[in-house]
Amino acid sequence: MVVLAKPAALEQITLLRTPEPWESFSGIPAVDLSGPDAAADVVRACERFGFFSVVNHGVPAGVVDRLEAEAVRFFASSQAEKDASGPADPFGYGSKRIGRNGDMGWVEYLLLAIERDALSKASPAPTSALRDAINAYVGAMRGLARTVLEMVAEGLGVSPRGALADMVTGDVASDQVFRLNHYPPCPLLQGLPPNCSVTGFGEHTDPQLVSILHSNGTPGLQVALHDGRWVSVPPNRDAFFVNVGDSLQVLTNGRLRSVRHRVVAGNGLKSRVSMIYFGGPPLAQRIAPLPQLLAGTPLYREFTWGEYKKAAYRSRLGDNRLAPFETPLVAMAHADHHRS
Ligand SMILES: C=C1C[C@]23C[C@@]1(O)CC[C@H]2[C@@]12CCC[C@@](C)(C(=O)O1)[C@H]2[C@@H]3C(=O)O
Ligand SMILES: O=C(O)CCC(=O)C(=O)O
Repeated sequence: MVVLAKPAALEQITLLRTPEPWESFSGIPAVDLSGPDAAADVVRACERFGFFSVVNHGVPAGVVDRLEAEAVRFFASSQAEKDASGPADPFGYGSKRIGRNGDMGWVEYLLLAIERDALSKASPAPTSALRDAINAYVGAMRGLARTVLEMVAEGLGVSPRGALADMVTGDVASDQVFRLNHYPPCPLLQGLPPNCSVTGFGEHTDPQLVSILHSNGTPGLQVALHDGRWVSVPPNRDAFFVNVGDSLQVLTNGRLRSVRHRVVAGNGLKSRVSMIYFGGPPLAQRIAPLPQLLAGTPLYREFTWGEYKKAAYRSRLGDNRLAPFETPLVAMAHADHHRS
C-alpha cells in the first residue's frame, strides 16, 4: 500500500494504489445452492477464500430491487433529511466516519439493528417504505444465512445440521446487524495518478459468523487471498456474496478463516450501493471450537459473543480482533513466525 499526497478534503482517508477495481479476479467461486454438491462446494469455497457468491439462491429479485430503489432514494435525499437519522452511534446514518475509533472512508451509510426478522425499535428507518423494504429483505437474508450455515455444518460433518444456523436464526433472539452503504464517485481524485483510488471502506474482517452482501453491480469490493494479495471481486447484481466471519473461524478451530475485505471508491460515473446482512449469535452465545471439529489443540479460548462484540467495537477496523482470544501456544507460534 502506498500513501500519496492528496487533496485536503481527503486528509483523513487513505488513498491506495490498488489493482484497478475493474481488473477482476475470475477465481471467486460461484456456488449453485440448488446443486447436488452444494454443501461440499460451500465448504471448499470457505476453506479456499472465506468468500464466495451464491446463485440459484431463491431470493426473489423483487425483494432486492425494491430495497435498492428505496436505498437510492434515501441517499439522494437532502443532507438534512439524512442527518435526521444520525449520527451513527453505532446505529443510524453516518458519513465518512466508520465506528468510534477514527476510521474514515469515502462512504455514507445507514447501520441498523435487526431483532429476529425485522428492524429493531432501537433503529427506526427514516421512512416506512424503507423500513418495509428492509424487513422483507432481512427476512430473505435470514433464510439464506440459514441455508448457507446448514450447508457449512453438513459439509464439515457437524451434527445436528442446524447447530450453526440456530446460533443466528434460532429461537433465541440473535444479534443481527444490517447496513446500507453508498459510495459516490470521488471527484477529488481528478489530477491524481489514474491507478489511485480512495478507501471507501477500510480493510477488515467481519466479527459475526457470516455476512451476506449484495451490490448494485458496481465494482469496488476487494478481498485478500490467503497469500495476502488483494483482488477485485467482479460485480454481479444477480448474486449474493457470502463472507466467513471471525466467529465461524473460531467455531471451526481455524479450518474456515474470516476473509479480509475492503471497498475502494474511484472516479467513475456510477455510485456503488451495497446492502449487507451480518449474522451474529445471541450475546450470551458461547463461541469456542466445536468439539466435533477439534482434532488437535484448540486455537482459541472460549468467549461469549457479547465479550467479542464489546472488544470489536473498541478496535480499529483493520485490527486482528481474534489475536487476544488465541490460546497461548498459538499466540507464541505467531510471535515466532513474525520474528523469523
Ligand atoms: C471500526 C469499527 C466499525 C465496526 C466496529 C469497529 O470498531 C470494528 C468492526 C466494524 C464492524 C465490521 C463488520 C460490520 C460491523 C457493523 C461490525 O459488527 O463490526 C462494523 C462496525 C461498524 O461499522 O460500526
Ligand atoms: O459495501 C461493501 O460492499 C462492503 C462493505 C463492508 O465490508 C461492510 O460494510 O462491512
